[in-house]
Amino acid sequence: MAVYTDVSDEALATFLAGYAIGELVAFRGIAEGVENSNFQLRTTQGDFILTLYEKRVNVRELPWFLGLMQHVAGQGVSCPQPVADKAGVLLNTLAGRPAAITTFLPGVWPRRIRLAHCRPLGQALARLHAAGQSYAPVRPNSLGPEAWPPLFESCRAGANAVLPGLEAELDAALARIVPFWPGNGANPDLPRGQIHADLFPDNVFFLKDSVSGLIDFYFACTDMLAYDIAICLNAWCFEEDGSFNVTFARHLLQGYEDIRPLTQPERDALPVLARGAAMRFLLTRLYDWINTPADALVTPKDPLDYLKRLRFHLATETLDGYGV
Ligand SMILES: Nc1ncnc2c1ncn2[C@@H]1O[C@H](COP(=O)(O)OP(=O)(O)O)[C@@H](O)[C@H]1O
Ligand SMILES: N[C@@H](CCOP(=O)(O)O)C(=O)O
Repeated sequence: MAVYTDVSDEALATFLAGYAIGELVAFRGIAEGVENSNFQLRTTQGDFILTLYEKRVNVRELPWFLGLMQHVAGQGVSCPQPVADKAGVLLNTLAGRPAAITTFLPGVWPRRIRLAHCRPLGQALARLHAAGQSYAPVRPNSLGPEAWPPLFESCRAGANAVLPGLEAELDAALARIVPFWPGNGANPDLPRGQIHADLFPDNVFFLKDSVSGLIDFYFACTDMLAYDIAICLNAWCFEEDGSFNVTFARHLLQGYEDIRPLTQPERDALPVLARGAAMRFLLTRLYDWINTPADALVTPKDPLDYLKRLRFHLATETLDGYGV
């Protein structure tokens, strides 16, 4: 359950007095999510989301995230909109945490991914990339390839207890990914822009089979656009048994290319980008798996789901394997 910080009735009332969003009607913690504490807020003016930003979000970067959400919404992307208080301020403090109110998005995220989701997902991702092109502020990816070795070092000692041999397997995998990363050494860089960087199914809302909105921009950053596709290939195109669904991948890529055709260097880089994306989520999950106390309210996600994906990508050398 992702409510790390309790909010008392008194603190909430004082906080909401600063906003012109009507009278409070209902307030409840949202069980879903991993990173931040989220609450659904109903007032006489409608539904809102209250977010208290927790450990992985750097408060100095919040204006960048909120600014990106405002910017892409202005370009037609459906995403939560930060709501300003009576003084015009987007970010305040509640229960000792940085806090913001955003608009509530209709729709539900798909608990079971179907083929019909994949092309609209690809289109929504490409539209987000197009909308982000005119957002000038830069946020480097703090979970990019230079962050992986130190992140691994911070959990190396616990790796073999999660799976015997995992430590050596990850060392070998990093050596097969980082030197081949686009932009490293002589490898050509790829088109860059603002990417979501966590566009998992729980961050994409659908109404019927149409995307109704994208949420959770707090890993967004300025990076290679094709890396966002690689993240989606990992998050959307694997079956529960760990097998890769190449038809899902083909539809996702077709959807993306309906809006923005990939360059040949981007296509060629998909295998290494997919390996890197699997590594990134494997490492943050491994860190959380090892460091989350047994009595914590949140259930850490299984890092080994991403080891299966990583193994698939390391064994897949050709674009055929990705439906390209
Ligand atoms: N703007 C929104 N509109 C509607 N529901 C939302 C909105 N933002 C968050 N939620 C709900 O809160 C849940 C957790 O949000 P999320 O941003 O993914 O949290 P976290 O950053 O902690 O992972 C979502 O799955 C959704 O149910
Ligand atoms: N998508 C990440 C975890 C981040 O959770 P989110 O609820 O913020 O999407 C993962 O699956 O490891």
